[in-house]
Amino acid sequence: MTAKISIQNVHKSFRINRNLNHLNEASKPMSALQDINLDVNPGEFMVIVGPSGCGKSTLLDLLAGLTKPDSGQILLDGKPIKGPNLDRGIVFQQYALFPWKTTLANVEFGLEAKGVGRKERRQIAKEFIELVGLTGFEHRYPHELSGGMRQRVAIARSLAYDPEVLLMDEPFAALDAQTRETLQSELLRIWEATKKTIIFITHGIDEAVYLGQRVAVMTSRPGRIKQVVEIPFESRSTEEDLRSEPEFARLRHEIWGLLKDEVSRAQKQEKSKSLDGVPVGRSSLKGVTVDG
Ligand SMILES: Nc1ncnc2c1ncn2[C@@H]1O[C@H](COP(=O)(O)OP(=O)(O)OP(=O)(O)O)[C@@H](O)[C@H]1O
Repeated sequence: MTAKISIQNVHKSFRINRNLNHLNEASKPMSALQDINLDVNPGEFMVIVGPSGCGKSTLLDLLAGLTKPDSGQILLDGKPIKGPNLDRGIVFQQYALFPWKTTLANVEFGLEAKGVGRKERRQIAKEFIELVGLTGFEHRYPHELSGGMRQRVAIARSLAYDPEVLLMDEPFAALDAQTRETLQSELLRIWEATKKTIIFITHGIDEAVYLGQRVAVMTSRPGRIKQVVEIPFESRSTEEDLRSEPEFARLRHEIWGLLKDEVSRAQKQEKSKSLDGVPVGRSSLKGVTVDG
């Protein structure tokens, strides 16, 4: 089978200015991702989990085409990713909705960019609003919606223009626990209905085991793929709660076993970075979360 996404020998580093004793040393490269290799199958739900600062968002930016690897390449359907494109939909942690547009207009946005005519646009947008359970809220503005509803709009907007792959960067991290669990099962239902390939980034081990068909565990910085764990649940949208099954606990334990040393190493790195006067950048001290 040809991979939908093939990440091949990807390296990425950043230049950082070390500011010691008020003297600017020459900027030094800091390796963020090292030799990343990962194939994602068509229609697969792949989760990437790793400690804070290990390069998860850097990897997602590369997949989105927002940045380029220093070496290696990422292929989508066998062709190198050269920049952002509507063949990839992205859902971020923060709701990237236009505050001045209604639900309908937000969902129509990507379709407009794709050149879909007005009538068809409206019809497709309504279908996806229904798919994410927001019928009746078409004319509301983002500030009139809850956090969970806004993420539903973001998901509908990304899916409406029919991307090949949906990239999700901690999309439920800012939501309360109950809303998060509801949206996790809704996402599985949507995934089964649309058969999209999904790459989902998270800190949460429970979220990873619940959502992923496979979970790629990353090391602390420089981020590498430590191991890819198969999650062999047959039906993921079952009404029974997977989380209470013994197999769920076993997998959660297995992933935590792979992650715990990486988390403590990442925390030490963060500490020495701030002592060195090096800005911590986008990452923070938040670790990996195990719910419950
Ligand atoms: N534009 C940038 N310039 C310099 N350093 C960067 C830049 N983006 C990321 N980094 C650094 O690269 C490393 C990886 O960052 P990244 O945000 O990808 O990690 P992460 O795993 O997504 O972290 P978190 O889980 O905390 O969001 C971090 O050390 C970060 O400080």
